[in-house]
Amino acid sequence: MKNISATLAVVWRIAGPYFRSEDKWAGRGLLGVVIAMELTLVAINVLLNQWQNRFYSALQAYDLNEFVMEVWIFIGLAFTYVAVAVYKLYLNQWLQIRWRRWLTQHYLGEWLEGATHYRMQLKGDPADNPDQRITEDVKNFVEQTLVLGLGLLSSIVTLASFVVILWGLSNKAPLHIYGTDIVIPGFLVWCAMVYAILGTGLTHWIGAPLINLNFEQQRYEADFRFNLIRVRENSEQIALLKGESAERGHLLHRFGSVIANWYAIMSRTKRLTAFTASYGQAATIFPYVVVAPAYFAKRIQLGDMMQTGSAFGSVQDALSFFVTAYRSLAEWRAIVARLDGFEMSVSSAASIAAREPTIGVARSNGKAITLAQLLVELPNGEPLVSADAFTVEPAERVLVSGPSGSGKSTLFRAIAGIWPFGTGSIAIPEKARLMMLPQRPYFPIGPLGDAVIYPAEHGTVAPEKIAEALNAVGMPRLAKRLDEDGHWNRILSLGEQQRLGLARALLHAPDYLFLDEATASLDEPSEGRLYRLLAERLPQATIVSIGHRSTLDAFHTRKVMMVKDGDIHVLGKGGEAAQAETTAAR
Ligand SMILES: Nc1ncnc2c1ncn2[C@@H]1O[C@H](COP(=O)(O)OP(=O)(O)OP(=O)(O)O)[C@@H](O)[C@H]1O
Repeated sequence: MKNISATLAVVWRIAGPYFRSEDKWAGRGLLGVVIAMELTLVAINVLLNQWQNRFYSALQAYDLNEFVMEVWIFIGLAFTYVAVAVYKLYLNQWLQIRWRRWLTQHYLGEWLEGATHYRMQLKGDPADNPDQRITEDVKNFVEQTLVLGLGLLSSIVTLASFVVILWGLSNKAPLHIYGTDIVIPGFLVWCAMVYAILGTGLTHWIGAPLINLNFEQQRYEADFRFNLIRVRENSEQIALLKGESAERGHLLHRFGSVIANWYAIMSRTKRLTAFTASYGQAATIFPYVVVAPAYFAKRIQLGDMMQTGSAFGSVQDALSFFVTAYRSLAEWRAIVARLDGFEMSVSSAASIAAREPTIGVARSNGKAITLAQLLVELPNGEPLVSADAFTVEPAERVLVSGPSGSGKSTLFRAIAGIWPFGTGSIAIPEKARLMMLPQRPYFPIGPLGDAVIYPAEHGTVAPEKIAEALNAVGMPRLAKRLDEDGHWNRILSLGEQQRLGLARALLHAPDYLFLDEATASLDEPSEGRLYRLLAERLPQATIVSIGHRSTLDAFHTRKVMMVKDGDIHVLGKGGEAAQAETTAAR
C-alpha cells in the first residue's frame, strides 16, 4: 500500500505539470471528454445488460414482437457504443501526442539546460541512457498512464453499477441447496468478489518478480544498443586495431545478460499465464453454475440467468482489472521508476552548485580573467590543479604547458563553467565572449555550412563569409560544398576538422579563445600559418593555448607551466626551475 501511494505520488509529480502548463486547457479538455466517453461506455454496458434479460425472456416466451423491438434497441445501443468507442480512442491518441510533445520538450529543455547533460555524466549518473528515457519511456508513460488510469476509472464505475444489479438479482435467485433457499443478501456479489479477489491476490503473488525483471530487461537492452552504437562510431579505430573479435566478445557478453534475463521473464510469464488463462476459462462457466440450482428449480427465467452471467462477468472483469492489467501495471511502474530516476538525476546535476561548495564562475567589471584561490578537483574529490592570483590580460597570448594528465583541459572546463568540482573563484569580464576549441571539435550531422558555424543557427551567417573563412584556413575544396549533408566528424581527417574548428573561431570572433591542443594534428608550418591568421583576423582577442610543441612559443607572449606540488599541479609562471621540475615529473 505504501509502495502504491509512493508510486502514485511520483506519477502525480511527473504527470501534473502538463495539466498546469500553457497547453493545460487543451489537455484538460481532452482528458475531460475522454473520461466522459469512458463513463458513457459503462452506461451503455449497463443498458446492454438489462437488454439481455428482456431479450432472452422474449426468446423463452416465443414473443416475436418483443424480439423485433429488442433487436432495434440493440442496433441503437450498438451504434452509439461504436461511435463513442471510436472517438474515445481518437481523442485519447490526440491527448497522448500533445502530452508527449510537452513532456519531451520539457525534458529536453532541462537535460540540455546549462551543462546538465555533461554534469550528469561526470557524476557517474545513475539514470543511464537518457536517450531511452526521453524517447521510449516518455512515450510509454503517457500511453500507459492513460490506459491504466481510464481502465481503473471504468472498472470502479462498472463495479459500482453491476454490484447494484447483481445485488438485485441475488434477491431473485437465492442460494438454493438441496431444495432449501438459503438467503444471504447479495450472495452473487460476494461470490464474484471472493472469486476476483482470490484471483488478484494469487496473480500478484506469482507476477510480482516481473516488475524487477522487466526493469532489468530494458536496461540490458539499452546497454547492448548503446555498445553497438559505440562500435559504429569507433568503427575505424576498431578496424585498424583488428579489435573485431574483442568487440564481438564484449557485445555477446552484454547480449548474454539480455538473454539470461529474458529466460527468467519467460519462465515467470509461463507460470503467470498458466494461472490467468485457467482463471479466465473458469470465469466463463462459474456464474451459471452458481445460479443453476435456482434456474432448474424454476425460481428464475432464462433472461435472469443470462443477465446474471453477464453482470457477474462485468463485476469480475472490473475487480480483475489488476489481474488482466498486471503485466502492463508492472511495466508501467518500471517506466515511472526510470522517469523518476531521470528527473532526480537532472535536478541533482542542475543543483550541484546549490548543494556543494563549487567553483564560482562570475562575471566581473574587470577587463581580465582572474583565477583566485582556485582548486580544481576530480568528481571523487581528489585535488587536481590549483591556481591563485592568476590573471589573463586582454589581448594577451598565453601558452599553457605541462605534463599529460596534469589537468590542463580540466582547468579550461572550469573556466568554461562546466566543471563544478572544486572551490575558489573565476572572474570573467562582464560582456566577454569565450570560445573553447578542443582537439577534436564537434560537428553536428547536417549541411557543412551549419556544421562550421555551430552553435549559431542556420542562416545566421552569410554563405560567402563561411566560404571565405574556409578559404582562409586552407580548405578551399570544402568552401564549395557548404550545402552538402554529412557526418563531418567521420568524413574529415582530424587535421581538417581542426582547420574547420579555427574557421568557426574566425566566424564567431570571440573575445577569449581557448585552444586545447586545437592544432596538434596539423604539421608545424600549417599550425604556424593558422596562428598568424588568428593574430591577423582577431587582433583584439585573448588567446590561451594548451600545447606541447616548442614551435608554439613563437606565437605566444607568455608561457605558463603546470608545476608539480605534491599530488597536485599548480598553474604558475614559466621559468627555468618550473621547466626543470615538470620535465622531472614526466
Ligand atoms: N570526467 C572525469 N572523471 C574522472 N577523472 C577525470 C575526468 N576528466 C578528467 N579526469 C582526470 O583528470 C586528469 C586530468 O585530465 P586532463 O584531461 O585535464 O589532463 P591534461 O593535462 O589536459 O592532459 P593531456 O595533456 O594529456 O591532454 C586525468 O588524470 C584524467 O583522468
